[in-house]
Parts: sequence; C-alpha cells; structure tokens
Amino acid sequence: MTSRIAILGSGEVGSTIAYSLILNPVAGEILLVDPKEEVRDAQVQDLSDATFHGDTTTQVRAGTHKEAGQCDIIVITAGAAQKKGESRTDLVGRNLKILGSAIEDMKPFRKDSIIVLVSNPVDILTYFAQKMSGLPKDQVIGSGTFLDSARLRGILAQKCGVAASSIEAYVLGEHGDSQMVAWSHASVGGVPLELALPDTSINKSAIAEETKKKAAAIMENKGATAYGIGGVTASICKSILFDEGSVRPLSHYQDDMKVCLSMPVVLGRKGVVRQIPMKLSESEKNEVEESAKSLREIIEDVEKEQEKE
Ligand SMILES: NC(=O)C1=CN([C@@H]2O[C@H](COP(=O)(O)OP(=O)(O)OC[C@H]3O[C@@H](n4cnc5c(N)ncnc54)[C@H](O)[C@@H]3O)[C@@H](O)[C@H]2O)C=CC1
Ligand SMILES: CC(=O)C(=O)O
Repeated sequence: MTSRIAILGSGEVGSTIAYSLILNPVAGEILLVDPKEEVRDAQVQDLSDATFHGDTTTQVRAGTHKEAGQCDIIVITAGAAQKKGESRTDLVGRNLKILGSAIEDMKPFRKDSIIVLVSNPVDILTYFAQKMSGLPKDQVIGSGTFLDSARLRGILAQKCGVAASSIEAYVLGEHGDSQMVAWSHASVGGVPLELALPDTSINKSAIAEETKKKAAAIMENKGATAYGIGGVTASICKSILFDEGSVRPLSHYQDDMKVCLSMPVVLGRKGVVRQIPMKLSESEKNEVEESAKSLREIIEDVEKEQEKE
C-alpha cells in the first residue's frame, strides 16, 4: 500500500482515527500533523507500538502541513472540542480560524487529494474548507451524520433485538441540534420498519432525541467522544482509497440549499461520486430545510464578520 493519509490534530479524535486505521489497514502511511510537537511525537511513538504486532502494513510518523497537502486523504480534526454545556456551533469562531491557517499551510494541494472534515461544527467547516482550499467541492466532505446514523442504528438494534448491520436508517441534515431522522426510509433487513416490527412499540421521537443527545451524554462523564468517530472516519478513508462506491450519509454541498449538510452519497476515490436521491415525506423535507436554514444563518453571520475584517 503506497497511499498516505494525513491527520491534522493529534488529540483525542485524531489519535483514535489513526489507531482505527492501524487496526484496519488501508494506507501505507499515516502522518500526524500538530503544532503541539511534543504531544504529536508522543502519539506517534505510542501508535507505532500498535503497528509492531500482527501484520499491519501501516506506518505512522510526524508530518508537516505541507506534506499533508500532498496526501491522498487529509483528515482534519484540528481545533477545539466542546466543553460541557457548549454546542458544536459555539466552536465556529475558534475552529474556523484554525481551519483557515491549516489550509493556507497545506497549500498547494495535490489535485486529487480528498479533505475529510471532522472538527466541529463540521457542516460549517466543510462549507468554508471548500471555499478556502480551492479543491473541487466533491473532494471536500464532512463526516456529517454518518456517526449519528451509526448511533441511531445501534439504538434501534437494541430496541428491536436485531443486529445493527441489519438496520438501514439515516440521520440527515446538520451534525448537530437541527438533525432529523428519515423514518420513511428506515428498514430492517430491507423491510420497512413498521412492517418488520408490527408488535414492537417504537417511540420515534424519544429515539431521535436519544440519538441527538448521545454525544452530550458521553461527554458529560468522559469529557470527549472519540471511538465512534474513529471507526466512522477510518471507514470513510477505506471507501475512498478502495474506490468502494459505498453509500454513506456525509456532509457535502447542496446546490439548492447553498449549505453543506448530510444526505446519502456514493463515496469513491474522487470523493462524492453522486448523491442518492431520497423521496422524503413532506414533513421530513421541511425538517431538512429547517436544518439547512439554521446552517445558512450561521454561514451568513460568519460572512458578515469576514466582510468587516
Ligand atoms: N464530527 C464528529 O462527529 C466529531 C467531531 N469532533 C470534533 O473534533 C475536534 C477535535 O476534538 P479532540 O481531538 O477531542 O480535541 P483535542 O483538543 O484533543 O485535539 C485537537 C488537536 O488539534 C491540534 N491543532 C490545533 N491547531 C492545529 C493546526 N493548525 N494543525 C494541526 N493541528 C492543530 C491541537 O494542538 C490539538 O492537539 C473537535 O472540534 C471536536 O468537536 C469530535 C468528535 C466527533
Ligand atoms: C463531539 C461530536 O460531534 C460527536 O460525538 O457527535
């Protein structure tokens, strides 16, 4: 394997993504990039220990922003994480500055590099990363609601007594407070939810709320989330490098709504190959539009501030 993945930010999330990529190797090399050099180097040493057993072919080393700009995939976890009581969108000012300087430091980008945003607020940062990087929009995506959808499937699996892998269910829209569940497309083993589980009472709004609040519930007691996003991001990297054509709910540009938010897309080596059109119910469509509206308002506020500067 000769492909290289750069991970910007070697904190909780960046190091966990690297660990997932070592356990499930898809790239020849992982570069950790972080201005906190001592932390970065300690993470490289610790992660390298995980490559010494088994038959992993992935090597880990410290890298520079310039080197990152020449990698197949650049995963961005750089930036502040939420503190207790903060929402993801509270991070926008701090993390947009960090994103801007990291992107400038990485330029010029290799023409076929794919940027995967993970830092929050991920939909807003994906939108601005598309503008700042100059790469085609299809090559700049955010992990979006892939993690929320995994959480939803886990919760439904427990309630229904089936494997999570047998459940198809999408959380769409913002990776944040305005996200929604596309219940009209939820299925068990390919059979619509209502039909497959006629005797199981499912409180949809309670499940949607539990899904939305899961990150906050984890952070309440351990301060951060890392394993879920670690697995999800490693899976995104695999789909890209192996040109899998997997369908995933990822944050990408929506021409009609002028924001980045999550809808299912076909993912391959060129990034978003195409969006999978969904026939949502009228109320679901409204929920997605409301989600887009709340993201649009944040973008407009940021753009107004940028004009003043
Ligand atoms: N999209 C998602 O589903 C999830 C997103 N996150 C987000 O991921 C981000 C990172 O979270 P943690 O790893 O817990 O934070 P952390 O504080 O542990 O690590 C962030 C790292 O970024 C580094 N950094 C700062 N500026 C940088 C630059 N210019 N280039 C490279 N690295 C730089 C910092 O030195 C630090 O080591 C947060 O914004 C958090 O909200 C976290 C979990 C899930
Ligand atoms: C922190 C975050 O965005 C999550 O775990 O969903």
